[in-house]
Amino acid sequence: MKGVDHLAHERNKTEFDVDAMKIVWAGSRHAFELSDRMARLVASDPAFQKDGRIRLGRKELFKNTLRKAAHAWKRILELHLTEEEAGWLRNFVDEPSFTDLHWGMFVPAIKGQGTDEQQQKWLPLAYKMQIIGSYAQTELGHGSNVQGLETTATFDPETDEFVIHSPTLTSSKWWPGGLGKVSTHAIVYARLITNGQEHGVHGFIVQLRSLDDHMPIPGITIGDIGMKFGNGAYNTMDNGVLTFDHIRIPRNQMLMRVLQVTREGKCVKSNVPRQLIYGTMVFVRQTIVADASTALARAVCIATRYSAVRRQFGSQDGGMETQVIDYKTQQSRLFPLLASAYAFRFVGEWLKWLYTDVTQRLQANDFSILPEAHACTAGLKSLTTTATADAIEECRKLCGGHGYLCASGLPELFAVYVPACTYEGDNVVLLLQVARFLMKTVSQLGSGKKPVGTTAYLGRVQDLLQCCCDVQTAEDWLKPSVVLEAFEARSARMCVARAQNLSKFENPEDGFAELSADLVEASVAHCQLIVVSKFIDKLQQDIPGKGVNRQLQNLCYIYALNLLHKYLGDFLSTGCITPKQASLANDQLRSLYSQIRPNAIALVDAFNYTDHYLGSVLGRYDGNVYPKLYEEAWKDPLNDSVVPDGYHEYIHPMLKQQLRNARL
Ligand SMILES: CCCCCCCCCCCCCCCCCCCCCCC/C=C/C(=O)SCCNC(=O)CCNC(=O)[C@H](O)C(C)(C)COP(=O)(O)OP(=O)(O)OC[C@H]1O[C@@H](n2cnc3c(N)ncnc32)[C@H](O)[C@@H]1OP(=O)(O)O
Ligand SMILES: Cc1cc2nc3c(=O)[nH]c(=O)nc-3n(C[C@H](O)[C@H](O)[C@H](O)COP(=O)(O)OP(=O)(O)OC[C@H]3O[C@@H](n4cnc5c(N)ncnc54)[C@H](O)[C@@H]3O)c2cc1C
Repeated sequence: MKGVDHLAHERNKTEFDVDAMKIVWAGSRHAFELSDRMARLVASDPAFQKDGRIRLGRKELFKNTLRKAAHAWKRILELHLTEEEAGWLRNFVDEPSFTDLHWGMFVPAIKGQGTDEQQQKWLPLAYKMQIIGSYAQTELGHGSNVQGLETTATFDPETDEFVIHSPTLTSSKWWPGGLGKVSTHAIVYARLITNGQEHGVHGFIVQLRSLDDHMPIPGITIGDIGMKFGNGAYNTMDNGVLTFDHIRIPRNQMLMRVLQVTREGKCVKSNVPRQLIYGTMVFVRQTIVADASTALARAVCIATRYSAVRRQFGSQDGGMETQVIDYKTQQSRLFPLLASAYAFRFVGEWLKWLYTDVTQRLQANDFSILPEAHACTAGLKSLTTTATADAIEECRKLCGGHGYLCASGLPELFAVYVPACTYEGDNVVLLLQVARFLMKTVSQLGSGKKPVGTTAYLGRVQDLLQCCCDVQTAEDWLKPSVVLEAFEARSARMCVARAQNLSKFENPEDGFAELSADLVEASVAHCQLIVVSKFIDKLQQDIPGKGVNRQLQNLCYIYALNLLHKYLGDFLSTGCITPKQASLANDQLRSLYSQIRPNAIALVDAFNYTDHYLGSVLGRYDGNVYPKLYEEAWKDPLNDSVVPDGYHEYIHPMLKQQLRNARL
């Protein structure tokens, strides 16, 4: 049987309506149609082809990205694409570029932190790309600790200007995307100083380059920070270094929604909380969660299709060998990742809803939900990006040796994805923020303050501390209430245990530092509970399509029971389940793998990824892996000549040398 026939055969086994699942995956029929249209538009445009990208040198690679960005912008204008359509287009072009920072951080920062006047002035320029913006927060010496930034913005009342200055080497801005070679402007985060007093870190709109000849404004030193991990990958982005030597900007270029500086240099606080200065990061963290499911689905799609094509062992009589997807070990590694892709999709959808809700409340001056929004975006960003980066690497291994070839698409996907664990907040630093939120919530339980939202279960902590799981058969693990209670009990017990340990310290900050590794574990448990509960919520919705709900149920239980198996120590040590019940969960998990198996190919087809987007010979829709892999090998520049460059200088003399030695 050929690879092509394998996948056709697999598709015949499908037990559910794939087209209906495509709509569930996309979020709505509208989103499906729109994303499908944009995917095809990009795939059919030769200007967006990606073949050979990994072989380009840095300069060529970067120029190629500039060309694609200009072409994308031209198409966006020609076709009058909406913001939503342009977002999908950017996704399928699949090349990090300065435009991400312009649209993803520069524009949102002005929207979130600028006054109405500032928005009116700057947004039209940014929307038309008459200026190109970056987000310059991180410095050479300070990234996670935003309050530790060193760049200064000192108000000069004589001229009604701020003087932006980099006082030390470590205060050099370092990392901002788009800054190195493209941006004309940036939101620069700096310590505000007026009348000799410091007022914390704020954002300032600073022009960096001339709009006529692109030369840096005098007093500004600017460039790229150098090659990053992997070929191609994130090297399409010009992450930059920037220093200021007493650069002057008008007073009205400080983003003043949170704090105003008057003509006299007086600081006037608005009713908006200081944390809104961090609002752009909350927005981007939310988008990163949705992107995690996209990247994970891509790796899983490649590994699943290839696992159905690849055969090893098991042929007794010269017949066909076993498809590797039929090995239980392959299933136990692959199917939880498939389930995670769906789980992250739904939690991403929910987080988008939460973010929209928070934005509306903020506009109505209701800031009560801000801590919850911060904890959810920080925690879920951390959980989903860590899991996705690990999963891409696991998918590479699931594809054996061929997974290590760039033609599999997995090395580049890993290289481009893995910094998501660091940017927009290091994942451990973010989990510590969640831990603070959880410990605060637990400490307030005694005062009668009822926890709400994702921590509402902590309001039932007494019950959860005592509850005993009543699973008696493997099938009992297929009840949403049973799974939810197990996850709630585990998380509640871990939080309470950490809070009790913290209370033993005289100084809570000392305790927090000492117990931080344990606290991070509690945060992970809490975030996993959120993902499980949002997946269960999804199952309660009326989902049309033959067999679709059944598949989602199977995936949901695979996601939850695999976590239970992986983190068994937590569940057993907090006493919410017994070893016997854990063993039953594992039995159920194996049964679920068997049920998913005939549907696996259709479940990845439901992602609706084009071959262009997947960029993988192993993950081709038609399964025609071997002929295409063979073809691909011959495209390598090393195969341009039969005898390689360097033969006459190095190989030939060596061979002759050996010959002489042999004669001696
Ligand atoms: C070629 C292709 C072309 C295509 C072209 C197409 C064009 C068109 C396209 C159109 C569509 C585009 C779509 C755009 C897509 C967007 C994609 C985006 C991609 C993004 C790329 C990423 C690049 C990376 C950027 C960055 O990394 S920016 C820098 C990020 N930095 C960080 O994250 C730093 C981390 N540190 C912190 O966040 C904080 O300092 C901290 C959380 C660690 C807190 O520190 P600290 O303890 O010091 O706390 P504070 O004293 O400051 O504050 C304490 C209290 O405040 C609360 N808190 C903290 N943070 C927040 C918050 N964010 N919100 C609310 N509250 C917050 C704390 O909890 C404390 O509260 P308490 O006092 O009650 O305890
Ligand atoms: C590809 C990429 C793109 C980026 N784009 C931008 C951009 O556009 N604009 C921008 O401003 N920045 C950008 N950044 C910077 C990014 O936001 C920071 O790198 C990130 O916030 C992490 O900060 P750091 O590098 O200072 O790490 P560090 O904080 O130095 O982390 C180093 C180690 O210390 C640990 N650590 C730090 N603090 C604590 C703590 N309190 N407790 C326990 N452990 C701790 C971390 O877990 C980590 O293991 C980008 C980074 C990358 C990699």
